[in-house]
Amino acid sequence: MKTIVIKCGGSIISRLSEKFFVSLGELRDEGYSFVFVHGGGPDINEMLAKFDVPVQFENGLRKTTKETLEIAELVLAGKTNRHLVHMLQSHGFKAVGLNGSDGEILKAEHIDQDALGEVGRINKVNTDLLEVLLSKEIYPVLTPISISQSGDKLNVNADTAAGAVAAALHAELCIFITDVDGVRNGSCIIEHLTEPEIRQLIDEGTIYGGMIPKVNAAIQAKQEGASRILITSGVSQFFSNSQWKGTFLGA
Ligand SMILES: Nc1ncnc2c1ncn2[C@@H]1O[C@H](COP(=O)(O)OP(=O)(O)O)[C@@H](O)[C@H]1O
Ligand SMILES: CC(=O)N[C@@H](CCC(=O)OP(=O)(O)O)C(=O)O
Repeated sequence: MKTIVIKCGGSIISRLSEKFFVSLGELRDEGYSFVFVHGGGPDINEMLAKFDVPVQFENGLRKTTKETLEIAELVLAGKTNRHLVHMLQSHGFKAVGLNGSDGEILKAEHIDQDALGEVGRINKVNTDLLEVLLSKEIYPVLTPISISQSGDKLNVNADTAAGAVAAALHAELCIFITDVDGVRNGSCIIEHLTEPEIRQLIDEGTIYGGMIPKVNAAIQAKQEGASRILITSGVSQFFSNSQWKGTFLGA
């Protein structure tokens, strides 16, 4: 099975272009299956503001109290997931939405409970359920909310979750769809990046904020089993006539 893991950033879901769905159709016709993992950072921020809960990030990761986690899950599973599944279905793709914790698909452990609260890193992806759905040409759409060994929910950055899913499935490609055309250095999009180059760009501050978990997830996915990684835009470019545009890791 040729699988592409597609991470849709919260910054982009409501703005996904028609070209994006046309490109997905072309890839499906070429024999690819898809697993989607989505974020929803802006939607979560909006809801936290409504509940007067402060928003705090550290290196692109949300500091997550139990209350923040409850609101994040409510938004991701109840709103963003529904929205993306509906958009896919409206464009003729069979899609099923799941919380990452459902069926223990995404298992995680705390990163640093004192510093970040209920934030996790994935330590296992249960691919069985994903593979059953894919074998029936149904595309799973996952939130990044994960479950710990002791049965607690954890907030996992969606880039990290997508990278872990891509590695576990040995995906041919993991695409991070975001609101920029790729990783920029000044006004230029960098077409290819290696791990040392990424480390340097983070150190010098060229890569910052939400791009940090994205490139770290990209490195990890590449190291742990995904063949190729692409960071690209869901608004303007994505893929057309077999021409990929954006920033690649790997050949
Ligand atoms: N070097 C960089 N190149 C491009 N974007 C960058 C870079 N460094 C930081 N960013 C920021 O990362 C953002 C994408 O991350 P994020 O907002 O978390 O998106 P998403 O919701 O798609 O995960 C861009 O909109 C941009 O503001
Ligand atoms: C721990 C952590 O930061 N979790 C993220 C999960 C959603 C996400 O990653 O959304 P984007 O892809 O839109 O950034 C959060 O709470 O915002």
